[in-house]
Amino acid sequence: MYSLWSNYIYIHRELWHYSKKPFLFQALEIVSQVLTGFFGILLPAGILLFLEQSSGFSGFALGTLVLFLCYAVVFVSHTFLQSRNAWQYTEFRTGFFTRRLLCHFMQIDYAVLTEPKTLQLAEKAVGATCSNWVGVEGMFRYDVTIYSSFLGLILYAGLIGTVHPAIILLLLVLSVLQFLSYRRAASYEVRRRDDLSEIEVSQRYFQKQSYNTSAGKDIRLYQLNGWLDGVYRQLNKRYQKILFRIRSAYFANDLLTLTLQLLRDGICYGFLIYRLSHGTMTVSGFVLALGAVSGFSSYFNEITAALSKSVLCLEQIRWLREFFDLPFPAGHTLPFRPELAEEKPLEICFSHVSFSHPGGDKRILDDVSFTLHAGEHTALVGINGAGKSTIVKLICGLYQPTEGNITINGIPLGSLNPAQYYKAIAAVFQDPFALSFSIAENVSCSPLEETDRNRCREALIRAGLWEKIASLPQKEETYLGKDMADDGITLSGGEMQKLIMARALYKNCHLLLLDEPTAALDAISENKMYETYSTLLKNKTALFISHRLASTRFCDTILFLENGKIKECGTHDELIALGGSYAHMFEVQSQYYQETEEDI
Ligand SMILES: Nc1ncnc2c1ncn2[C@@H]1O[C@H](COP(=O)(O)OP(=O)(O)OP(=O)(O)O)[C@@H](O)[C@H]1O
Repeated sequence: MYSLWSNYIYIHRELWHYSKKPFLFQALEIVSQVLTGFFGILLPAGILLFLEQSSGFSGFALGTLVLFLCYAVVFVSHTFLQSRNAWQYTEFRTGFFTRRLLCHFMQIDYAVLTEPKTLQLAEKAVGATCSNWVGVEGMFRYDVTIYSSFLGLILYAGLIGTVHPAIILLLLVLSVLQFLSYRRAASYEVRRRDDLSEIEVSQRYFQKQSYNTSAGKDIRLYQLNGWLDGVYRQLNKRYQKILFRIRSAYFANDLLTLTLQLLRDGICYGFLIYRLSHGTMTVSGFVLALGAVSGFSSYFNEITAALSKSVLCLEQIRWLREFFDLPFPAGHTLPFRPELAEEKPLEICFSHVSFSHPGGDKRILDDVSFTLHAGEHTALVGINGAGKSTIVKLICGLYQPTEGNITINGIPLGSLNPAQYYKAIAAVFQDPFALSFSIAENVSCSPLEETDRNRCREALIRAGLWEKIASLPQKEETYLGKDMADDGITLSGGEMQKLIMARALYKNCHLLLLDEPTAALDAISENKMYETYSTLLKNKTALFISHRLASTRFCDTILFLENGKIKECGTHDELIALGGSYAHMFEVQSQYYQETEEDI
């Protein structure tokens, strides 16, 4: 989709917008690099020239001293610019692109985020910003080599041309052959780069799983280590095989390059020696021309290598651009709608909503219509995989319906700015998520200085977690996990769920979505939690998903979902009287609880 040239323009334009200084310092580094190389060959030739001119010791000493001083100034400037610029490129990579990647990743549309190819693309894009000599930073570093080698080639070709113009022609022909050979090897590498990247993505996945502490239990218990190691070795074998082929292509190129270099140097040196031995050239001129030939040769090697490496960098920049093209949620640029900001509970209406995952032909939801009335509590029940969490994600605007409409207080969900909508809703998902920050920050979802401490404590009390937090020396300022603080604590699964509920209570918004929020709670905590919710959420709209049907007695309406369709809808008593799937499920659960109570 993006050509190499457009990637080149893109990355330089981004740097230009970020800062203009690097361009000036890069130009200075290029000039200083050429001058450093030039003084390297000028010094011996200059000393010989001063000797040849026999202008006395003082003339010789003064000339040599001036030459050395110039060389020292150029060399020191070059060393300074080299390290200054290296820091500058790293700063641009980490301070701009790495941050932009992170921010983009956290904002792209959720449905796009969950597509497998997104993660692969993200891995590749991260690869373009992960070290000094690849992608973004590599491009600028190779820029210096390419431009300084190019200038050096012109300078040395000019010097050689003063000896005999035919030598330039010879150098050009041999260099073009050398370049074509290098390009053949390099384009083979570019062709295989996608294969290598795919293996790298899989390898990184296995590495992450090996270091993943939450996978640690299963890895040990089911002794997955041998299997994972075997898969990693297989991947590595495939990787090495491709690398071997790439190296072989470069080796063939190296052999041809060596032959061409020998030919070039042999002819040039032979010609120069001939001129020297016939007295048509001074010794100093001979040394200068000799240096220019070998300088030309090494610049040519550098430029061909840098060109092919920069092509790889540009390919990686393409991945970065493709990643940045992944869209934000539709509507993120829409203006805020004042009517939604009013202090009133929300009414959610699903009208003939169907949903399939992108690329999937299965309808997860099929022509679903229902209303979550403002201020009412609704329970959504159904067997595993019925589509309950999908409904929650649709209400959250994380997925868009494939067909049908969802309205919030009569406003189409698609016409709302997600940032505004998210201020009005709170959700507790099945898999609790908390950051390695303080407990208070995890409850308020904002920095400590912006957290309302009283509200935070109140939410923790309501969620049934305060007793535990109050017993900690730093109370709600205690950190979770050890990533950010050595004395951070670990919460149990149930405690974590209570923490997430405290977060939803702290937000105090008009719509609460609870996707199995009590699955990890003990029976007493679960009962207490539902009682808390039914009091706290009075006059607020709430949707509960729970497999424990005892919890549905707190709700005004129950929706029974089966195979992506609302099969039954009514109050608990109405559905029991109906004697359908809900009544059957309730009966099975009641029997189980009765039997358990009798056993006790
Ligand atoms: N990203 C995805 N891509 C494709 N299919 C998916 C994806 N996520 C979920 N599904 C499928 O969608 C169906 C409904 O999933 P959903 O999580 O909504 O069910 P659920 O009723 O909440 O189940 P449970 O009670 O087990 O939580 C399942 O069959 C699941 O396999």
